[in-house]
Amino acid sequence: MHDPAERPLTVAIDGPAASGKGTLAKRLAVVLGVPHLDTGLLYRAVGRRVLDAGADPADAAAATDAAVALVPEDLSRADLRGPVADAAAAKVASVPGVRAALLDFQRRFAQGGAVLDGRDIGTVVLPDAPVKLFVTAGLDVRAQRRYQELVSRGGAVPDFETIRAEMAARDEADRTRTAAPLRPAEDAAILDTSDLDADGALARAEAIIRWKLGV
Ligand SMILES: Nc1ncnc2c1ncn2[C@@H]1O[C@H](COP(=O)(O)OP(=O)(O)OP(=O)(O)O)[C@@H](O)[C@H]1O
Ligand SMILES: Nc1ccn([C@@H]2O[C@H](COP(=O)(O)O)[C@@H](O)[C@H]2O)c(=O)n1
Repeated sequence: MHDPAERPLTVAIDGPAASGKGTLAKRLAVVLGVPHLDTGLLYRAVGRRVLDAGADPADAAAATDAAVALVPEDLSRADLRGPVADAAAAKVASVPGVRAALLDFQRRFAQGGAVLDGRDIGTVVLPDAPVKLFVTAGLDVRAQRRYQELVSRGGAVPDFETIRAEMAARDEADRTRTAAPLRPAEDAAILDTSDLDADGALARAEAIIRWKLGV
């Protein structure tokens, strides 16, 4: 669909938790022949660093220090998923110093073309990206996906209602924070995956990209 040797393509993907943006971003990156960055991992790793230091992820100074000290190896930690990491990530993400510390890395990653997914990619990180997608789905659908994901991983799984409530709370915090709140960029295409499987979402995204690029 796109020849990366001709022109590196940058795709900005945002959306709420478990909307399928990460799955889509990973697959689109393969199709487009560009690298993928799951920017949520950055916030998760910062949250973990703060917890390791015995501090509160809502403590702006501790969170900013952790973001400044972040190293690539932090992104490979095995404990970046799950309810504790979810909550810590959302707390550090509301700290402006944390967001500022992570901005350069994300922009440099995207320089030669890339797919980035997160909450503020189209609005703040890559406002000039030629393709912006806002991936969404109903809360029940998203909570059900996350529940199934946790069950298939094995181990202790919170009940569906707990997952749904925690997801709703995290979405609300992400939408209402002052620093880079979750919202679609004005020029983003909205992709609702409630009734689409991963293949359907990829096909719809490819169609949007063709239309945006006029190819
Ligand atoms: N279109 C889809 N239909 C059904 N399930 C999907 C779809 N896309 C992704 N999934 C599944 O839903 C779960 C959440 O998807 P994914 O991790 O891509 O979401 P996300 O938006 O990146 O979430 P988060 O922001 O919490 O990391 C995964 O188990 C994934 O396999
Ligand atoms: N660009 C981003 C990406 C993530 N966040 C915050 O991190 C939390 C975890 O993100 P996941 O995508 O891994 O679920 C998320 O709830 C946000 O608080 C962000 O602010 N900006």
